Amino acid sequence: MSTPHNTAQNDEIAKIVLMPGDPLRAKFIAENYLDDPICFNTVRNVLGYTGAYKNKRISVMASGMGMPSIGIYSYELYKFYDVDTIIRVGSCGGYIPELHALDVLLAKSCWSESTFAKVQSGEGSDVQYPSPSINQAIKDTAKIMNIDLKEYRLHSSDVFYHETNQAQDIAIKNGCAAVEMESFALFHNAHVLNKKAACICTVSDSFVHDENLTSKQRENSFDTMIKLALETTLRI
Ligand SMILES: O=P(O)(O)O[C@H]1O[C@H](CO)[C@@H](O)[C@H]1O
Ligand SMILES: O=c1cc[nH]c(=O)[nH]1
Repeated sequence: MSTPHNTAQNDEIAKIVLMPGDPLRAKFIAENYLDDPICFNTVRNVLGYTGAYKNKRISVMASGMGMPSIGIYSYELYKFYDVDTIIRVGSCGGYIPELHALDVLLAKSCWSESTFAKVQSGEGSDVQYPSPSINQAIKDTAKIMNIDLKEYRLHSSDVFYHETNQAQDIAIKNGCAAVEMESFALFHNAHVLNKKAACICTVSDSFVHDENLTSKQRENSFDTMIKLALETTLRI
């Protein structure tokens, strides 16, 4: 089978998919961490690969940026390719002073002003949650690996560039420590399709400190998060 956005055949995608926003981060993960990666999708340059990590079959596919984009790719993976679990491996901007570049965060929930959930299913909640069993596996794995994994609520925003601080202030009032643009839609799709999802993010920049990773660093410097996600797949 194929979809308008994915040319993979059914058996070409593993049950667990790591999903960065950046297609070149997907390529980097496949080429540097998986054995025998095979590219299953190049449509729109949203690259997807399947290979093996320590003999476990794993796929990695980009989501593109924003909720409409991850909404499409995650829905197709769950619904048409029978994927069980998607772990987003993203970047995020730190709102709070405790967060610094390259810190690794686990989303314990995400808040959004987005209408994605309401429009997709009629469900109006502005907070979406990851799968508890996947979060627990990520936390257990981080402990074994001695990774200082920070757990926070994320802001999933529809907007990257703002004219005012209003959206950031509202997100902070709603308990968000950092901002990214996809986990709300991913968690919602997993929920309505009875599948599993989690989101790990590496801090790429700060709204408080003068810290800002380059595009290349956002592509290839997230080793701790990638290894954490891959080691977690061995436990689920
Ligand atoms: O680095 P990725 O995973 O794309 O994540 C973040 O980076 C993009 C914005 O630069 C958005 O997709 C945001 O969620
Ligand atoms: O500031 C940032 C950094 C990464 N992703 C975002 O959405 N915002």
